[in-house]
Amino acid sequence: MEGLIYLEDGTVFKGTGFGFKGTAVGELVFNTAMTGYQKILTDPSYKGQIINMTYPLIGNYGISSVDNESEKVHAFGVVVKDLCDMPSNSNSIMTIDKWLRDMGVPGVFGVDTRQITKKIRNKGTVKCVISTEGISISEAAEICDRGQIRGDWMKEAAVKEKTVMKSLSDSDEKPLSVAVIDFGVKGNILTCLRERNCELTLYPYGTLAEQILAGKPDGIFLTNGPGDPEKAEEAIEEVRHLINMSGIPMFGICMGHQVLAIALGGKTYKLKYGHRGGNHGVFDKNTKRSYITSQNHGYAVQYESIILKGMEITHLNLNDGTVEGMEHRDLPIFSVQFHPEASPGPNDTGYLFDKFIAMMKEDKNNA
Ligand SMILES: NC(=O)CC[C@H](N)C(=O)O
Repeated sequence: MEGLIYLEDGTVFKGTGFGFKGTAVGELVFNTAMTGYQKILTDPSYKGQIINMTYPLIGNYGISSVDNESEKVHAFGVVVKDLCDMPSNSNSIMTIDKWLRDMGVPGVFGVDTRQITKKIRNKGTVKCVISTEGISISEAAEICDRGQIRGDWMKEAAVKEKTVMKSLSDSDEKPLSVAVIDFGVKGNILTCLRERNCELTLYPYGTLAEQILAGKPDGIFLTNGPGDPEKAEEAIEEVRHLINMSGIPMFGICMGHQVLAIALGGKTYKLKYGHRGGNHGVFDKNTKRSYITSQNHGYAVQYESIILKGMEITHLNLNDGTVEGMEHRDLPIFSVQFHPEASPGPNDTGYLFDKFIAMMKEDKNNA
């Protein structure tokens, strides 16, 4: 199959198509993780995006039945340098080519992914067309022109119905009950909470604060998710009510962190090309330690906008100084921009889930 990448500024990359025979429009971003392509492609936060992988060999350990972050591939396309069609891994059940064909997602290999990355670094993320069905450059230009980059994907990525998930712990203690405000959660976030003896209730996008509090949760968790946090207006409103009404512990990751910031009166902005990969250095001001973190975000919380709203900045990105975490000075509320659940990436910041558990226990004891 022919493989075509067309950028909105007219730049064309020709390679070979794999996966699904089709055409998609999305925002072209790059991910620097050296492993974890299956987890990345099934992370719902990539909905609407075409991922250019900087690691040059993709597909070499195949696709397994245990490495999914959700049930489907959310990215709209994937661009790789060398594609491996003969995976070596005892867990592998199929090649990435077959998987993407089944999942309806086009891929292109054999293009200069370094050049694409440099382009994004210089110009910022761009609108792009990926095609494996032999369309012409002028057709691609037209499709690109017509294509819309949406910001409200979180409304579609969240669960459609209230969903309860049992604790996975064999502890004798009664599980903590956590209300999960869903924006398109990664599976391993849920596992990290369930393994720490939490019973979860996932709520669809826009569920009213009253309904969530009627379930008498011990804590509220705000998930990751795709799109522009400012487009999550309904959820921001309900989170604002939850902060004012409940006083119970809250923890947010990525989109959850951004929504929390806006609900508190802060602002977010779009980064030039975002942070996506498995080795982003973050400084924790509380522990005075640096951690290597897994990241996937295109927006960030504006520093000045949030310190005036009762929040303390707890984490900073070591590459560009952007806000990576915050904590309320008086209320049991904290959040991080990076991914303590890893998947893929280092597990070094898993202690943040323990912190949330400790907060909920303390709050319960004081009640
Ligand atoms: N992983 C996420 O939750 C990403 C949040 C948001 N969509 C962003 O790109 O910044």
